[in-house]
Amino acid sequence: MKLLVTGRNGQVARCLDDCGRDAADVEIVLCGRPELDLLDHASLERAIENVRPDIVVSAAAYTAVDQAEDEPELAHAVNAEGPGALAHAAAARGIPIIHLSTDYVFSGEGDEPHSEEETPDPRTVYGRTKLVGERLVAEANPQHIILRTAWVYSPYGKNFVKTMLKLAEEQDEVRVVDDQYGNPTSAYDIANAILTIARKFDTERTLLWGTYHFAGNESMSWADFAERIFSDSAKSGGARTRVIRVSSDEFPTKSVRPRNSTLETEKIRVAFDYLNRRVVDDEYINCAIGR
Ligand SMILES: NC(=O)C1=CN([C@@H]2O[C@H](COP(=O)(O)OP(=O)(O)OC[C@H]3O[C@@H](n4cnc5c(N)ncnc54)[C@H](OP(=O)(O)O)[C@@H]3O)[C@@H](O)[C@H]2O)C=CC1
Ligand SMILES: Cc1cn([C@H]2C[C@H](O)[C@@H](COP(=O)(O)OP(=O)(O)O[C@H]3O[C@@H](C)C(=O)[C@@H](O)[C@H]3O)O2)c(=O)[nH]c1=O
Ligand SMILES: [Mg+2]
Repeated sequence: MKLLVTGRNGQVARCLDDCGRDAADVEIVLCGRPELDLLDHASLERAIENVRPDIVVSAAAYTAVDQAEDEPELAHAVNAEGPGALAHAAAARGIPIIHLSTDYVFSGEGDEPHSEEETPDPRTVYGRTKLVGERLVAEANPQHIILRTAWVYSPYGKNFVKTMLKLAEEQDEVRVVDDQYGNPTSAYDIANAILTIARKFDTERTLLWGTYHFAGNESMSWADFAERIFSDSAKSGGARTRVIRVSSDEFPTKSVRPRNSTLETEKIRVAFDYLNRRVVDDEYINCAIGR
């Protein structure tokens, strides 16, 4: 089966590409700028027409959370209008779409893990534009899976693991927020979840369409995650530094992140009999470090 994936350099896109190379039954076609630009809806049509995939994976997005506060129109065009048009182009050809979304669609209030039943209430430009994107994708294409994930890390692109390791090389200590909780998720686990969903569609020609949460199997604070990163890094002779735990108030950012970002992931386990995901083990961390 052939999957068209949007974005050429994204974390999830590149991990899917790696997984596809190892799988004889899967062909991954990454489509990115300039040929495929979410701001140019005709380019989305062309990409689908040229590739003729069995499934479209909508992984490209405007992911600079703080910067989005200053560029709400651009974030909306990339995260909402673009995926909506992509879903429409796929639907016109009877092709399903797997669209990636985020824990940041939730406000972060309350202490319970967020289930798919919960009404989202995003408080950031990034989160709001991603939520509109979910809606536009769902409205444009009945054959949709909205896959919400969180705190993605990988050997590719920008992510918290890489940021922490860079800071460890430069600083004797790093201040990290200890009051925002979520599930660090390897982009390889996401890639494998997407392939599981795609394979099920390939055999059954239908799926239980809708919204699913998929994330790493442990909830922790960013400070906890930083500690894990440094301890794994140190085990393989890499950089480590002291973590100073601070509150969100002590680490002000342009975009205020949810306090509780933990995702409940039972629905995908039941529907797809799949929940093979991990937190931050040596293998993934070392992989992200590049060792
Ligand atoms: N990163 C995270 O922690 C999380 C991500 N998600 C969601 O998962 C998905 C994948 O995230 P991730 O792999 O980390 O994303 P990345 O930030 O690693 O990559 C985003 C990709 O989007 C591409 N892109 C940006 N603007 C456009 C555009 N106008 N047209 C075409 N492509 C564009 C970028 O292209 P280029 O390489 O050319 O810049 C890049 O390849 C996204 O939908 C994201 O919202 C959900 C939860 C957490
Ligand atoms: C760099 C740094 C960040 N932080 C805090 C800021 C923030 O609250 C938290 C994470 O910061 P980051 O900027 O790395 O992560 P952020 O961009 O908020 O990550 C988010 O990206 C989008 C795309 C998503 O969809 C989310 O799931 C989530 O992964 O850590 C520190 O406390 N100390 C530091 O030195
Ligand atoms: Mg292959």
